[in-house]
Amino acid sequence: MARRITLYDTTLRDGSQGEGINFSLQDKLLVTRRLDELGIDLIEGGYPLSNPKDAEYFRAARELDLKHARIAAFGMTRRKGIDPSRDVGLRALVEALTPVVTVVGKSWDLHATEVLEVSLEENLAMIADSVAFLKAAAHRPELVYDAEHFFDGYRHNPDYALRTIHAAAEAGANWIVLCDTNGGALPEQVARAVAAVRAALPATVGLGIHTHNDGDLAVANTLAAVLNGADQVQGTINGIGERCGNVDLCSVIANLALKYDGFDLLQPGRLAKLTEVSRYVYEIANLNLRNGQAFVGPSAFAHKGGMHVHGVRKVASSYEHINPELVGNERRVLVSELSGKSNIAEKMKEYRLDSDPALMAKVLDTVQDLENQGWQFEAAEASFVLLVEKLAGRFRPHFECLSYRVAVVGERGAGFAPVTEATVKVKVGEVVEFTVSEGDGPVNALDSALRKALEPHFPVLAEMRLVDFKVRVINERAATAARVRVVIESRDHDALWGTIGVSENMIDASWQALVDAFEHKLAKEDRRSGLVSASTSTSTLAPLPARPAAASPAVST
Ligand SMILES: CC(=O)SCCNC(=O)CCNC(=O)[C@H](O)C(C)(C)COP(=O)(O)OP(=O)(O)OC[C@H]1O[C@@H](n2cnc3c(N)ncnc32)[C@H](O)[C@@H]1OP(=O)(O)O
Ligand SMILES: CC(=O)C(=O)O
Repeated sequence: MARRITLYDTTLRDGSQGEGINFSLQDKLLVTRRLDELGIDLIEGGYPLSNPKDAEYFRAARELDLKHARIAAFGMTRRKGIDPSRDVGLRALVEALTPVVTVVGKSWDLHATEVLEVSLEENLAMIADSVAFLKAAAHRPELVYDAEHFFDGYRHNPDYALRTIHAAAEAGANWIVLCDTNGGALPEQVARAVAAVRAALPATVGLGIHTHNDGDLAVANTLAAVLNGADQVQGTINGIGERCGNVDLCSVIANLALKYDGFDLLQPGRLAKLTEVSRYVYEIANLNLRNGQAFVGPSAFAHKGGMHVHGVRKVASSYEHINPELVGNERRVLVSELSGKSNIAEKMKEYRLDSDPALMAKVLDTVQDLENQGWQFEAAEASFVLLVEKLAGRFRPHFECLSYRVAVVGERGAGFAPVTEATVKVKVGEVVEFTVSEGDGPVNALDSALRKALEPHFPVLAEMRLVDFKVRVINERAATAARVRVVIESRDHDALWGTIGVSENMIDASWQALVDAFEHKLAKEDRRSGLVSASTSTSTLAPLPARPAAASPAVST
C-alpha cells in the first residue's frame, strides 16, 4: 500500500524570512487558497507573536472555507524561567485557534547553553512544558514539534538531541520534525539520523523533515529523510526562505510523485497545477521567475542545442526526464546561433509557418548570421516570426515608416525636468500621419507617437501595451560605436511577446523593436479575424490586401 506523505507548506512563515519577501495579509490569504487547491495538507500561515498581520491572518483564514488544507500557527517554546501560562508567545499560539500548532525548540546543546543560556535540563523542561500546555488548549490542536538544528545537535551530542525529542513526544507532540536549520547537512547524515530517530520513537508519533538549502542539498536531504522513515515534508513553494532558502516543495513533490513508486501525496490531477502555483507565488512575492528551476521553471524543458531539438522531435524522452505536462509545464524550443534545422522546423511548426526545407535553410542561415551581429531571438520570438515572413517574401507591413525624430526638451534652472518629445511620420495605405508625443523617455515617447498615428486606422492597438524594455551593449569595447540590443516585451489580454532591435544607436534599436511589436499585434489580429489563414502551413497564409512596401528591418529575401 502507498505510504502517505503529509505535505506541510511554510511559504508564508519560513518563506517570508527570505530576503526581499514581504507578504501582505491579502497576499497570504490568496496564497493559502492556491495551496489548498494544489492539495497541500498543512499550511503554516505565520507567527502570531511576531506581528499583528500574522495574528490577523489566523482570524481571516478561518473564513476561507478551505477544502483540504489545515492551518498551522508557528511559535517557539516558552521563555526561560516562566510558567507557560504566562508566556505571551504560547498564549498567542492558543489564541490563534488553529487546528494545528507548531512549536520550535532547541535540540543542539550548544544552542541551549550558549544562545538561550539555560541549563540542558531547563531546555528539556521548556520543551515539555510548552508542548503539554499547547496540547491542553481547549480546542485540542494537533501538535507539531520542530526540533531546530536537530542534525547539528545529533552530530555533536546525539544523546542530548534524542532526549529533546523524547521530551516533546512524551509531552504529547503528534509530530516530531527534524530540522536542518543551518542547511549544511549531507544526505547520508540525514539518512542515518532519521533512521535512528524513527527506530527510537513510538510508531504513534509522526516523523517529519525540514531542510534548508545552504549546501544546495535540501531536496536530496528531504528525499533521504523520506526514504528513511519521515512521513511529513516541510518546505516552501520555489524554495523561498532565509539565506539560501528552504527546500523547494515543487521539486520534492514532483520527485516523490514521479520518480518513486509508493508515495501517496496529492489527489489525482493536482500535480499538473504545480507550475501554475509556482508562478503564482513568484507573482505575489514580486520575484522574478528562476528560469532554470527544476520541473516548474520556464527553462526546465527549453531546448536550445540543435542536436537536442533533433532528438526531442523524434522521441521526447531522449532529452526530457519527464513529460513537462505532468507538472503543468511546457516544452519550449529556442532559436539561436546554436540552432540546427530541427529548432527552426519546430519553431515554424509552433507558429504554423511554412515548413519548406529551402526556406528553413535560409531562416537558419539568417538567424545564425544575425545572432553573430548581436541579434538574439530567444526572447524575441515575435521578431523571429516576422523575419520568417520576410524571408518567405510574404511580409506585408501594415504601415510604412517614413521618419522619426526624438528630442529631449527642457530648460535649465531650478525644477529642471527634461521631457522627451518624439515625432513620427508613417504612411498607412495612402494616408500620411504625422504625430508628436511627449514621454518619460525615448521609448515611451516613440510608443505614444506611433500609437497616435496608428490607432485611428487600427483601433485594436489600444489593447496592447509595453511591459518591459531591456537594453544591452553588445560589444562594449567598441566604445561609442558599440552596438546595442533592445528587447521590448509587449502584451495584450491573452499574450505576451518579445521583439528586438539592434543598432549602433539605442533609439534606432528601440524603434525597430517597437515597430515589430506593433506589426506582431496587427498580424495577430489579422489571424484572429480571419484576414489571413491560421492553418498549418503558411504557404496557405493568404497575402494581406496590398499595403505599402516594408520599411525595416533590412533583410534580403
Ligand atoms: C529556525 C527558525 O526559523 S525559528 C523562527 C525564526 N523566525 C523569527 O525570528 C521571525 C519572527 N520573530 C520575531 O518576530 C521576534 O524575534 C520575536 C517576536 C519572536 C521575539 O522578539 P524579541 O522578544 O524582541 O526577541 P529577539 O528576537 O531579540 O530574541 C529572541 C528571544 O527569544 C528567545 N528564544 C529564541 N529561541 C527560543 C526558543 N526556542 N525557546 C524559548 N525562547 C527562545 C531568545 O533567548 C531571546 O530571548 P531574550 O531576549 O530573553 O534573550
Ligand atoms: C523551524 C525552522 O524553521 C528551522 O529550524 O529551520
